[in-house]
Amino acid sequence: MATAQKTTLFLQPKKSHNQFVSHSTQRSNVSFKSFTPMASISTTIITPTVGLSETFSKLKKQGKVAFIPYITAGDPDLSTTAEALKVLDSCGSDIIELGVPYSDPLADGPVIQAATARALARGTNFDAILDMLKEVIPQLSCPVALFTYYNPILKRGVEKFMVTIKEVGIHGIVVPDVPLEETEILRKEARKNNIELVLLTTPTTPTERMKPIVEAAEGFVYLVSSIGVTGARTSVSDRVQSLLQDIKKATDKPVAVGFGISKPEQVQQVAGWGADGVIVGSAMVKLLGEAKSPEEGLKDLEAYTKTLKAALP
Ligand SMILES: O=P(O)(O)OC[C@@H](O)[C@@H](O)c1c[nH]c2ccccc12
Repeated sequence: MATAQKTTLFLQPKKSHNQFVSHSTQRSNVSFKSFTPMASISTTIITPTVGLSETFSKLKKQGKVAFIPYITAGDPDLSTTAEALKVLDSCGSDIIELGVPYSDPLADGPVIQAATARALARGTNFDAILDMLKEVIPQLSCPVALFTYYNPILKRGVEKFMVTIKEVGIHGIVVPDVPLEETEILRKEARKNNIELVLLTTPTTPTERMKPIVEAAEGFVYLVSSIGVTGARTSVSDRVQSLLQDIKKATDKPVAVGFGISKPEQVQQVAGWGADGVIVGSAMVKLLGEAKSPEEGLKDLEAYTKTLKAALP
C-alpha cells in the first residue's frame, strides 16, 4: 500500500516528518549473564505454551477474559524483570506484554517514560533482554508478546529481529508506531517465525481505517481505550463499549482493551462491555519500578495482580 504520507497505525504524527529518527542507544557492558538470580531457578517441565490467538480461543471456550499485564524490561533491573515474569505467570496472567526500553517512547506517559529511562540508564540492551528471556520463557505457562517501538526493529533488520525473538520463545509482537503501509513487511517476517503481529486501533481511528487494521491484526486486536498516552485514569471512557461493538462487527478476532486501566472495578467494567482481554501496564510498572526494593516491588506486584485477576470472569 503506497501512500504519500507515512502514517502510523496508532500514532497520528502531527508533522509529515519521518518519526523514526534513529536514536543511538549506547551499547553497554550490562549482560544478563552477569546477574545472579534472586531465587534459584527451579526448572520444572511445563507444557509448551500456545500462541496468542490459541490462548484467546481456549479462554473463550471457558467463558473467561484474558488478563494481560505489561512491564518494562530492565526496570528496576533485568533480574527483577525475570522474577516479575514468573510472578505474573503464577498469578494467572494469560499473556504478558514485555516492553523493550527505547529512547523515544512517544506513546508512553510519565510512569512508563520514567521506567524506560531507568532501564536505559542501567544499560539494559536488547541482547541482555534476549539472554534473560532465553532462561525465563521455558519456565512460563503463558505466552509473552514483545512490546517494541518500530525503530529498534529497523535497526536490527526486520528479518533478523523476528528470527531472534522466535529463538527465545516470543509468541507475539506489538509495535505501536509502525506505519500502516509497513505492517505487511513486519507480518511477512513475523509469520515466517510463527509470531503473531498485534495491531492497534484507537477511539480516533475512522471505521474505514479500523477495518483494514483489524483484518491484518494477528493474535488479537489492541483497542486503545482513550486518546493520549499510557497511564492510569480515574475512569475508563464508556465509549469503549461502542468501540468494541464496532470492532466486533468487523471481525471475529479477539479484542483486548488497554490504556488507563488500574482498578478491579475498571477491569470488571471493560470485561462487562465484551472485551476478550484487559491490559494493565502503568500501574504494574509503577509498583515494580518505584518500590523501596525489588523484593518489595515483586511482593506488591503479586498482591496487585491477584486482585485484578480475581475481578475477571
Ligand atoms: O499503561 P496503561 O495505561 O495501563 O496502558 C497499557 C500500556 O501500558 C501498554 O499496553 C503499553 C506500553 N507502552 C505502550 C505504547 C503504546 C500503546 C500501548 C502501550
